[in-house]
Amino acid sequence: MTQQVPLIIKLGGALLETEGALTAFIGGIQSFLKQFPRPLVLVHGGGCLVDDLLKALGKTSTKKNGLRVTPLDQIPYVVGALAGTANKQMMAEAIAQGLNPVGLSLADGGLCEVTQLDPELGAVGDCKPKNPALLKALLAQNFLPVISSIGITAQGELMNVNADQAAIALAELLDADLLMLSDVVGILDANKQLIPELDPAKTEQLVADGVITDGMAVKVKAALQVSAAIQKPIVVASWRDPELLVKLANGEAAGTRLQA
Ligand SMILES: Nc1ncnc2c1ncn2[C@@H]1O[C@H](COP(=O)(O)OP(=O)(O)O)[C@@H](O)[C@H]1O
Ligand SMILES: CC(=O)N[C@@H](CCC(=O)OP(=O)(O)O)C(=O)O
Repeated sequence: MTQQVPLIIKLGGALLETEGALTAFIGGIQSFLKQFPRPLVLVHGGGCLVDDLLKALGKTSTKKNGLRVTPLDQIPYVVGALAGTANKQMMAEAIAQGLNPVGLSLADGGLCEVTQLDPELGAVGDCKPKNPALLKALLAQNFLPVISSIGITAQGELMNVNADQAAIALAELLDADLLMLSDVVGILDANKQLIPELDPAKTEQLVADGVITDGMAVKVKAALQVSAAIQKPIVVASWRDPELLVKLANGEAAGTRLQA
């Protein structure tokens, strides 16, 4: 029997703070899986939850090239917001809609090797694929893995990994298809119009021109990196449309297709 290629969906954290969006999106997953059953993994961010928590604690937070500078005294709160609140809110909605989720981090079962990216960023991790055994076992049993972007180094240090970078490591780990969903319809040009397709040269130009910035610059770089590694196009689209998964499975165009 041939194994079906898993689908990894990366969900930006704003989904969790947008009224009704998570319920609608998990509903969309249900109808997608009914029509197109296949192994599915959710990887989620939660940057906005981190922002809210740090602000409530009276702490400031900055980003460098789209990555959050994470001082050692802030990593416990980042872990709480991402591996705790965000992960368990996703789990709760999946359970409420009858799915069978398993909440994980990048460290569980040695899924990813995480090392400190740059001492200037503090507890921010670089993430590489390591051991797919746990995910393969869960998918074979029809569980729905829901993975936060918290990692742990070989020395036992907690690390904050950008969730797009976590998603590409997991896509490489499973040789999976990857869909990156954010709060925008896809990558927009200087006139705020959707760009249907992007290659590395055009992407580099848009970043250099300041049209693709912040978190989206991190996302496109990650998407092109994994597209080159697994030789597949990566779609960047919006979680606002619960029908998106069915539309894409039916061959309809949506979002931006990045191909290395
Ligand atoms: N060219 C662009 N097209 C679309 N969004 C862009 C672009 N440049 C910057 N952005 C910003 O990137 C954001 C998405 O990145 P990010 O906030 O990191 O998403 P997520 O949390 O979903 O991973 C958008 O909300 C938008 O503000
Ligand atoms: C190092 C780094 O930047 N980590 C991110 C992790 C969460 C994330 O990526 O969330 P979104 O996908 O919702 O943006 C952060 O702390 O915001």
